Amino acid sequence: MWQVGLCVVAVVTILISQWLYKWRNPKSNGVLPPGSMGLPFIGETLQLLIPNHSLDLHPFIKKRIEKYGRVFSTNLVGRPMVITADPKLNNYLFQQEGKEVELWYLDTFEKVFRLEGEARPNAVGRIHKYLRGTFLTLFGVDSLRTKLLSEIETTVRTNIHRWSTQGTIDAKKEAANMIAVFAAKNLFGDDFEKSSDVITDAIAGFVQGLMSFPLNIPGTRFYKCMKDKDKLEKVIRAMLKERIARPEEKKGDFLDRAVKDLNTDFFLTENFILSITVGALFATVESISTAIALSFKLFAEHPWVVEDLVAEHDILLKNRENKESPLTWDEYKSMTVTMHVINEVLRLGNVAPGILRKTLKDINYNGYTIPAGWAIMIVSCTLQLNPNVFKDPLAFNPRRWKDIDPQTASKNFMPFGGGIRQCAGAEFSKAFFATFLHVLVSEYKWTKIKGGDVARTPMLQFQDGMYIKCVLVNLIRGCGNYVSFQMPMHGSMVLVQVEGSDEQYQQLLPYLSFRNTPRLKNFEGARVPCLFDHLLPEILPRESEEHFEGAIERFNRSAIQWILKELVEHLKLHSHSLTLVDLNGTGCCGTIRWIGPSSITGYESKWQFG
Ligand code: HEM
Repeated sequence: MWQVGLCVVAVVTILISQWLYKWRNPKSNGVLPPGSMGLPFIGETLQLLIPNHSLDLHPFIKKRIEKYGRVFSTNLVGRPMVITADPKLNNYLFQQEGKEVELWYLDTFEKVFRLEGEARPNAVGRIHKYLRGTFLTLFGVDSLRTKLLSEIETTVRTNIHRWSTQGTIDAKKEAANMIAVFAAKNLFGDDFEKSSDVITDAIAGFVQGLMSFPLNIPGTRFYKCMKDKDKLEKVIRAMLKERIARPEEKKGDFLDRAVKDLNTDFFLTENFILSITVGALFATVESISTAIALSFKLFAEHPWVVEDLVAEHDILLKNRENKESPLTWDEYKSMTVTMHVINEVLRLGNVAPGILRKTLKDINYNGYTIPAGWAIMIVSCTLQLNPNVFKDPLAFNPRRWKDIDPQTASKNFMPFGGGIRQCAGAEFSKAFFATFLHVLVSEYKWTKIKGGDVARTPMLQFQDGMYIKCVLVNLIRGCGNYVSFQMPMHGSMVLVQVEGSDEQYQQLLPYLSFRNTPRLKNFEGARVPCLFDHLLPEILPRESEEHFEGAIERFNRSAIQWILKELVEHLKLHSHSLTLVDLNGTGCCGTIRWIGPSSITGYESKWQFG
């Protein structure tokens, strides 16, 4: 009996060894690029999922490039794959869409987005052309110029203003909400304010779940991802049903078009429309919100970049004939510094860390063969971090773009991919980002409160969020009677609420806005724009550096007296209360409430620290 047992063990051992050999040495009609297939089933996935807390190339890729060269083999989430950081091969692959390669986004992704069946969006041809055309009509240059740019501006202004009234906010989450509502409106309806949390939470769940094994068992990341997707689909399916029932109610969004073409010779089915809509929402929300959150982190570390931006947007507004007119296409196109900032954020952010394809046939390159049916990950960000083109590549330096000519840029900077699948939302993303920066720097000040530590897994994420406080510095277009400034001694953010008529408030603006105020440079190590610069000479000569701390309260009192003086004497504002709220809790300023007398007699009026 024991002989039979021994034979079974021997056969099983031989089969396992053969299987292991095959796993490690996959079949190929030529020489495979060098590399390792890793462990059975999981390949080298775990190494790629280890968070990288820097903006540099993920060590998984960096180490293998050093070891094997720019083209290497691996196995990720159970798929044999070639990763290429070779610019020549990358460009070649971009041109081979539908011929030697086709779109592939992980087996997980395919299950989540149902990229299978009769109308696979990964195939190029009629359906791809149709979808691309539809996206470009909705989000492309013409739409931006005629309609979207001003809608973006309104959305951005409303959202940042809301942030400014909420104290500390997570910029990543709030930016995602803002974009989700905007994208949802253009994709499938206009009443998504209330469901924006469902959408953004579901999208955050996707991101966590996409790089996981497609095991639909409770407790797995993939399971949660599918549940999140179901939630989202439920919301959109309801919209779609409504639209199918009442096709005459046109909203000018993606669903309008899709319903028109439903079940026609475009083969659009309800499920296909759902998958595309969810996919588009994901593409829009995750990418732009990550870039915006990253910009807050980089701005906090490089305040001079914000000064460059402020200078550009000051000139833009100064040159505007009608101060109340919305941002125009020409103004957007004139934003050189802003575009440099956006390029630099995208260069370092590397929001789409790898572009995935599947080979349709064997591809021979440089003596190696990439077998048919293999996955390929095109990593173009190595170009974006190439020190020969981008000196000191990990430094955030938007000014470097002044010296980079368009030809060098097009060859070495591909955040939106290349070839016929190049991002259909590229211009929209840049316009959204630029408009966001325009409103932000010309009307608000912000401070980083906490978070901002990046983790690539390999998608760029902010593990502890990116928390900021945002305050309005200019009242523009009736956002409310608030104005904010930073107390110069300690950087405390202060919000001033002025009660009075709009007319009176308009009078105040030139006095209470940063824009018209000289800036205080490098004070206490920080560049704090200061409303009260002219008070400094009064205070500083009397206080030595060492006794500076003690001067703070006196300084604040003087500052407040100055405001009161301006309000009451100079602007002839009487009997208005003024509330100064310490927004970032440094406690130095507290809350001051002052009820002005009908005419001021010195500065011993009733005011107190709350
Ligand atoms: C910072 C923002 C964004 C980045 C970095 C980005 C990046 C990319 C990349 C690298 C691709 C190529 C994918 C491939 O070849 O497989 C792509 C494709 C695409 N993107 Fe974006 N994207 C962004 C924003 C958007 C937005 C806002 C939209 C929608 C309005 C969008 C819609 C699309 C679509 C529809 C495609 C597929 C194009 C095709 O297959 O022809 N993207 N994107």
